[in-house]
Amino acid sequence: MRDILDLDRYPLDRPGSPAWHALVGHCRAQLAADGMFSLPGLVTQAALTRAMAEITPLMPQAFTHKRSHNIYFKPTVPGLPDDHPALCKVETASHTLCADQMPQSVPVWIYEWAPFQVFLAAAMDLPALFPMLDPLARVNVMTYRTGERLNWHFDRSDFTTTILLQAPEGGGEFLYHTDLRSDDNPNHDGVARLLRGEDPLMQTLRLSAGTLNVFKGRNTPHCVTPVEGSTDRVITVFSYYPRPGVVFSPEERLGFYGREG
Ligand SMILES: O=C(O)CCC(=O)C(=O)O
Ligand SMILES: [Fe+2]
Repeated sequence: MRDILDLDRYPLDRPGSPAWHALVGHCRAQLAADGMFSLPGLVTQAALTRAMAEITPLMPQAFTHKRSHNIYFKPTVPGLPDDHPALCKVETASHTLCADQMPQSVPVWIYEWAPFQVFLAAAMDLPALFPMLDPLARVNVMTYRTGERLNWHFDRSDFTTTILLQAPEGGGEFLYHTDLRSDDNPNHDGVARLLRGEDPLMQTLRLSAGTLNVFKGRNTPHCVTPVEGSTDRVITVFSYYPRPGVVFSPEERLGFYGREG
């Protein structure tokens, strides 16, 4: 792992040590303040180069996903008229590789490395985190080509774990508004204002390649702006759960990946 992660800067391999506790404390403080933490340069340049060399030849097999959706990924929302601006449709386009298409690859090695899971659980203040059993959903690599983007959405999962593998020349920025809604207050008008591009509290994050980014996206709407230039934005997305053995249903796999297995 020492060749893949910068363990001198981020001592994930020394759980329980003072340096490890200090890092976990830093991440928890960031999460509490901003709903997010980032570890720039966690993945080494050599490992990023290797990851791209593994992934690039697989790209023709990726599932091209173009879709029109609203921020909720739901056709209707109770209590909201169908013509409410919070329900306005936005466009997303990307290309997804699944874990079963890259069983031996840098992203899957990091995903399965137990000290990474132990560190993430501690940062999230959870007793434990487990990798999914789902052969497709556990690790995804999403590629965005010029003009493509991930549009505004709320995540269904409590938190999302990403590592940027390749940064685009321009665009591809991560926009978010921390806790725009809460479990008690859906803040539909705030959502509508965000979608109109008039939210003064929206923040922008420009990730560099090799950065781990962990965020709580259930009540924090976020999106990725259109990629500019000829270098694709390539990001790996990891799914962990507080209980072991989680899998998607065949219908979910069909919806996300265009195949059931
Ligand atoms: O590509 C990103 O930076 C964000 C990914 C994301 O929001 C998601 O997978 O739900
Ligand atoms: Fe998301």
